[in-house]
Amino acid sequence: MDDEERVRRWCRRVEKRRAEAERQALIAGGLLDRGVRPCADGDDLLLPLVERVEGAEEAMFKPFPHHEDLPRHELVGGIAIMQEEDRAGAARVLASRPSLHTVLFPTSAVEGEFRTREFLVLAGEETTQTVVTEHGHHFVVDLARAYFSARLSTERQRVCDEMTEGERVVDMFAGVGPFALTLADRASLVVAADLNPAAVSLLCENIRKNQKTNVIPVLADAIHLPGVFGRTFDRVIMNLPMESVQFLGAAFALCRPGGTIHFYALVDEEGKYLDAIRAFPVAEVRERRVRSYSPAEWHAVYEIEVGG
Ligand SMILES: C[S@@+](CC[C@H](N)C(=O)[O-])C[C@H]1O[C@@H](n2cnc3c(N)ncnc32)[C@H](O)[C@@H]1O
Repeated sequence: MDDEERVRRWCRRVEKRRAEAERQALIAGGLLDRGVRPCADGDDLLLPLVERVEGAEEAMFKPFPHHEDLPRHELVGGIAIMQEEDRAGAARVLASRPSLHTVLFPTSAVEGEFRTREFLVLAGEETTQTVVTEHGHHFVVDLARAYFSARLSTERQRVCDEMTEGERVVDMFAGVGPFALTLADRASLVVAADLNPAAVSLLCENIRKNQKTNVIPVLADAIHLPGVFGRTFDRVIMNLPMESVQFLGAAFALCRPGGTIHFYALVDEEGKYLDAIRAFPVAEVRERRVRSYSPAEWHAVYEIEVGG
């Protein structure tokens, strides 16, 4: 195959000895572009991505011939989510990987307080439930009943890596628990709250599945958490990107001075929430792009060190 047949992709550069673990993590996160072949560059392997992520670089890749003509889809565990209602394409997607059991098409946007969406089954088993493996954790998810996105898997691991052993963490909008269970690897205690009973039920299942004894599931509106737990946490996770700003007061009422709040938000300009954040006692705040959302918007995280 000559150079003209190669395609340009964003990719992640990893040392060859770490490549398989990283490849698995990218698959679990739905980020690996499986339509093209990873390629070697000296001691490194370049892993092709379905989208640009922090630290990614561009390179040219050879397409896998048999995946070339598959319709676009995103993988979440054993489920493929297609962007078009194409039953013939769905059958080919299903046949392309033995790990897939279902192909879905979303019939609504992500909506409502619970951030869920409706799906049509295009091929395979009539289910919206699957198991996602991410950095050694296993999450039972039900895409129609509770929010889950694999796209923050690298971010979850990054936050875990920056923690010190024994921290007390609260995840105010925990969903089925991907942040809570990842951070439980280093925390002494994680309080994981969600308003959606189906999410908390799956969270309980995931706590058992991952054999965690330091995660407390709470079915509650996060606004009430300070009244129960007080200002006792070293780290607060706020992943409700459209509305987190309304809960900043509650987050500051949960985080001890010197602790860190991770405030995720959907933004269309840098610095969008800095004024809202600085209305509270802040020692330092850093803003970072996590991933792109649309051509003009991205998920940002504000990492806030709480002042006295
Ligand atoms: C964007 S999802 C994030 C879930 C999870 N942190 C993750 O990364 O997959 C937001 C979650 O917040 C929950 N939620 C919405 N409003 C809430 C509130 N007032 N208090 C607690 N949870 C809430 C929703 O049910 C949903 O599961």
